[in-house]
Amino acid sequence: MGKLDRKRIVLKIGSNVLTKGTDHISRGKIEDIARQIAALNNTYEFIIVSSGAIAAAKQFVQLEGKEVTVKQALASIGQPHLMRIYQENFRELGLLTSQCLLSYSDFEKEQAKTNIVNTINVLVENNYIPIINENDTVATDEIKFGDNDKLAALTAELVKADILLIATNTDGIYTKASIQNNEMETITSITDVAQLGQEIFGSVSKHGTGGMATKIEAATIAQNAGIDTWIVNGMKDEFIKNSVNDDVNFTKITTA
Ligand SMILES: Nc1ncnc2c1ncn2[C@@H]1O[C@H](COP(=O)(O)OP(=O)(O)O)[C@@H](O)[C@H]1O
Ligand SMILES: N[C@@H](CCC(=O)OP(=O)(O)O)C(=O)O
Repeated sequence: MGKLDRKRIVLKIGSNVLTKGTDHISRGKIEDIARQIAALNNTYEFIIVSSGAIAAAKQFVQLEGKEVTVKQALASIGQPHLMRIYQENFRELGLLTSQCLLSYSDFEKEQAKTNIVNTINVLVENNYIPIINENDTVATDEIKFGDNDKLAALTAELVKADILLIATNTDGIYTKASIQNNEMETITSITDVAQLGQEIFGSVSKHGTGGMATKIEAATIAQNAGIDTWIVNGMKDEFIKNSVNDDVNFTKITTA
């Protein structure tokens, strides 16, 4: 397969996956992601949407208070550390990385959208992997409501991705009944995204903010743009490779 035929994956990685549920960014997880991207590089091109700035900061500093402004300051402290960890681990495998900080309001302005897509395309053409996070200094949407799920979906739409792959800490979306019975059963494939809303059970995990609701919202945006969303367990090693090869249980939200 030639480079031009590669499928484009927007890969969203949340703080839970990046910390493997602990209090610090897991270099092992970032290495795992880098290894998989290096292995799949001929068939897929990757654009990453990564949370983890606040989690990275907490390794180095404790700031008083729980207000949004404190979280914004933490994100500002942690973002360069997060990018350093990505850069160090990806470089080891010959992968080049770059940083893009975006906010929702950017997706409402035609000129900004054109600038984003042009920049990302030049980066990808030159073998740089864009690593996107919300610009938490100017916007508080993700810190308050969300995980970067919706930002990832808007990015996937803008860059005409083939797949929006959301890495989380469950084997995709389970049926509500199976969670209640404690025998988790993954919904493997579904088109009716509205029906998924009824399967939400409980709220969020340790570092999470949006829970399954924001993932379903993201999948709706992606579906309307003709993009499949895969919700995959990023806590497990080789989760990208295994989902591409259909070797693990995960949820595929398909377009009609
Ligand atoms: N039907 C469901 N199937 C799986 N997880 C669900 C479901 N409903 C709610 N959840 C919750 O959503 C969480 C994942 O979202 P979140 O905590 O925001 O993590 P992330 O940081 O990966 O975005 C799960 O750990 C679980 O607590
Ligand atoms: N921009 C913030 C996002 C925080 C967030 O809640 O996202 P997530 O870890 O996806 O639930 C950060 O990088 O820490």
